[in-house]
Amino acid sequence: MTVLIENLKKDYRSYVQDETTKDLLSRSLRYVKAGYPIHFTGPSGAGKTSLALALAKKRKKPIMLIHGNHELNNKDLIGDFTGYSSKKVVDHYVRSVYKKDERVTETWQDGRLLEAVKNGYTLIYDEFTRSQPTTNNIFLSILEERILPLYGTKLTEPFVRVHPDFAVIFTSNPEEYAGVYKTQDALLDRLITIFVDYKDIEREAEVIANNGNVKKSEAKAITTLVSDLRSQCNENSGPSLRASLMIAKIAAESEIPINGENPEFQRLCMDILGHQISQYVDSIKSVQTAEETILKACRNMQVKEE
Ligand SMILES: Nc1ncnc2c1ncn2[C@@H]1O[C@H](COP(=O)(O)OP(=O)(O)OP(=O)(O)O)[C@@H](O)[C@H]1O
Repeated sequence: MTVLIENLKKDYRSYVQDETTKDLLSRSLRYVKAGYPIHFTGPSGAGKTSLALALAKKRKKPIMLIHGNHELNNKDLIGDFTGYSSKKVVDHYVRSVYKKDERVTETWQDGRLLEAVKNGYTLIYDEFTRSQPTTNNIFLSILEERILPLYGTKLTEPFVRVHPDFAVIFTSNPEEYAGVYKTQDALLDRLITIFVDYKDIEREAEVIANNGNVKKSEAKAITTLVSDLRSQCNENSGPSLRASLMIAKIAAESEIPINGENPEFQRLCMDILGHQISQYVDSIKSVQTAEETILKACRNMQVKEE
């Protein structure tokens, strides 16, 4: 019974807060409370979205999440007319009188941004640079004049005032990432941008030990292996904490020993890390070379009991 409870606790994907993360969270909360929008930028898998969610939770207001996308447009953000509703009353109460009253009205559905702005939610705009810069222009007046212009809609009001409790947290990947647009300077100028880098081995191991169902010593061995391979890739790329979590969770679930000499563990690492490493290997036989690199890293791996 105790084991079951322990497992349940470990299965729960809790947010791990070490000293650096706590400090970052409290600084960010201070800026948000002062009315400034925060922007977390950094490599994929560094923990920006999790950090944004943890920060949003601290505000204790409803959270609205929007994902940046090339096709996101004003209709998604502000809202749109979704159809018609009609009402017809035929009055034949007095035999000689026939009265017909018919009304057709358009039905309006608020977009996510409008809903968040009107009600004072905390908006997380995840990977906002994946949306076209023209779509993001709407944030200029929200952040500066505190109004949401309703342009492009047939609504009678020209704008909506931003609720005093409304706050927004942006996240993005660096500009050199595929599928990312360059952000307009005017928008960047309105944000407090904080770079979120990969955590060091110890901090990553803390997350893996908490959420990956493995012992601390095993977690550290996995994060050391992944970070060693990451250092052989380009700057700000390569396998992230996500890959370490995958290795830990699958190994725990499938009862594969965390041991660099074990063929099943080696295969697992090659499957999870192979493709990413192969992209940075300078060789024609890139997949084969990547697998050899991973095998070598596995053999060097040490699980040191603490
Ligand atoms: N402090 C933490 N505690 C627990 N899990 C974490 C923590 N930081 C990151 N993670 C986990 O690491 C993984 C990657 O984190 P996240 O999705 O926040 O990264 P990201 O920087 O937003 O990545 P991307 O740019 O690819 O969207 C997730 O599975 C997340 O749950």
